[in-house]
Amino acid sequence: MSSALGCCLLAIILLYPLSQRVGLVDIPRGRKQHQGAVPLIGGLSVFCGLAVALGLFAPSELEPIYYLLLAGALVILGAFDDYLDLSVKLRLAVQLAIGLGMVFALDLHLNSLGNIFGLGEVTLGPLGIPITLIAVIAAINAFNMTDGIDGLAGMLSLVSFVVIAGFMLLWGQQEYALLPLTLICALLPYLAFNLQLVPGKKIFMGDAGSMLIGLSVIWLLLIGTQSETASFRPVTALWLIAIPLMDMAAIMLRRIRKGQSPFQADREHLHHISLRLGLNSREALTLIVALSCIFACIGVIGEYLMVPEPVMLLLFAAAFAGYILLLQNVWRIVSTLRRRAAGARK
Ligand SMILES: CC(=O)N[C@H]1[C@@H](OP(=O)(O)OP(=O)(O)OC/C=C(\C)CC/C=C(\C)CC/C=C(/C)CC/C=C(\C)CC/C=C(/C)CC/C=C(/C)CC/C=C(/C)CC/C=C(\C)CC/C=C(\C)CC/C=C(\C)CCC=C(C)C)O[C@H](CO)[C@@H](O)[C@@H]1O
Ligand SMILES: O=c1ccn([C@@H]2O[C@H](COP(=O)(O)O)[C@@H](O)[C@H]2O)c(=O)[nH]1
Repeated sequence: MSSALGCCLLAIILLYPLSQRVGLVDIPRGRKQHQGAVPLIGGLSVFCGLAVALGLFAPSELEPIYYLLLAGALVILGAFDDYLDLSVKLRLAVQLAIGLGMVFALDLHLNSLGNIFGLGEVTLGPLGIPITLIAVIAAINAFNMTDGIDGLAGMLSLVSFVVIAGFMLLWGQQEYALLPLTLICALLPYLAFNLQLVPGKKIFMGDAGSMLIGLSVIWLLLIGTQSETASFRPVTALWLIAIPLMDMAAIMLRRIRKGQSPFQADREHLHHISLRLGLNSREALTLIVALSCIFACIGVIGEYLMVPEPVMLLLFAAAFAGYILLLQNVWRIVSTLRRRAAGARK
């Protein structure tokens, strides 16, 4: 694991000057409202850390080669997208091919949703394959959409990886825990630069990085819930990625309702709304990561206390409905609160 951290750090140091020379930088324009040209090397560096650590040290039963090949293909796609802005169709086609690779090369797919409706175990049969492909594409893009303010995609995935590692270590999947632990170690140097704990050398993960973490999260959720030795229940997976999942589903619904394409980029995600509410980037990061920790804790408590799966699903659906209502009425709520605060001051 220390090799993941060391190699990611080394890759950042080596790629930083190179990225500026070849123009792999994010230049502010339109909805990109950061300062200066920022190197898009976070994803490439995290992948270097993973490749060295898993390639050299992962036991063969973890089949690291398949993960590294599929994740590597996605990182290459992301790097080209960061450089050239690829079409949505091409991106979705490659993501679909990667999902097919997971299903057919590794037999890693959704088969059981657990006793999610309280009527016995729901098995998906042949439907499991298309649903897995949708879940893979959903997870990859959900994390991609969170990458809009410093630290957010990195911290949200860190929350998921920490909880998944905990489940695996505590509940019978110790041999798999190396994967989330390595991801955590590879993310730390990236976060230090992204959050400017290393002054003057800010980097972004780019689409290469955000898609890599989306793929890694769904990979681990499938291992954690669908293997013979599963360490947590499928419904708990929803709580571990609640914020990216809800933000993506809610924004797609809002775009469709407004008659727009659900794939059209904008500045209406939770982090953008938080900024418009007057929070600065760090405050928005803290608020959203805190929310994500609360959702993850609900998942952990539900798992620990073995709260029945239909209850956990209903609670998740209620949280999602609450999230949509809150976002729909956020300006009304804020202006009422501001009016009351002004009235109280008079
Ligand atoms: C476009 C955009 O927004 N851009 C952003 C972005 O800009 P950037 O520049 O980076 O990117 P681009 O603009 O260039 O655009 C890139 C985009 C594209 C290439 C295309 C865009 C693609 C999408 C929008 C993807 C969407 C495609 C889909 C196929 C997703 C649709 C599906 C869903 C929303 C539903 C979810 C699907 C599931 C199958 C559910 C489970 C999913 C998982 C991932 C769970 C994982 C695994 C398990 C083991 C769990 C098992 C599952 C269960 C137990 C649950 C079973 C479910 C049920 C029984 C049903 C009941 C469910 C409920 C009650 C809950 C339902 C609630 C929810 C789903 C929430 O970034 C910029 C910066 O931010 C930004 O500006 C820009 O706008
Ligand atoms: O760590 C980060 C990551 C991203 N941003 C800002 O968000 C946009 C996202 O760009 P996409 O091309 O839509 O992915 C990026 O240009 C930055 O302006 C950030 O500030 N910090």
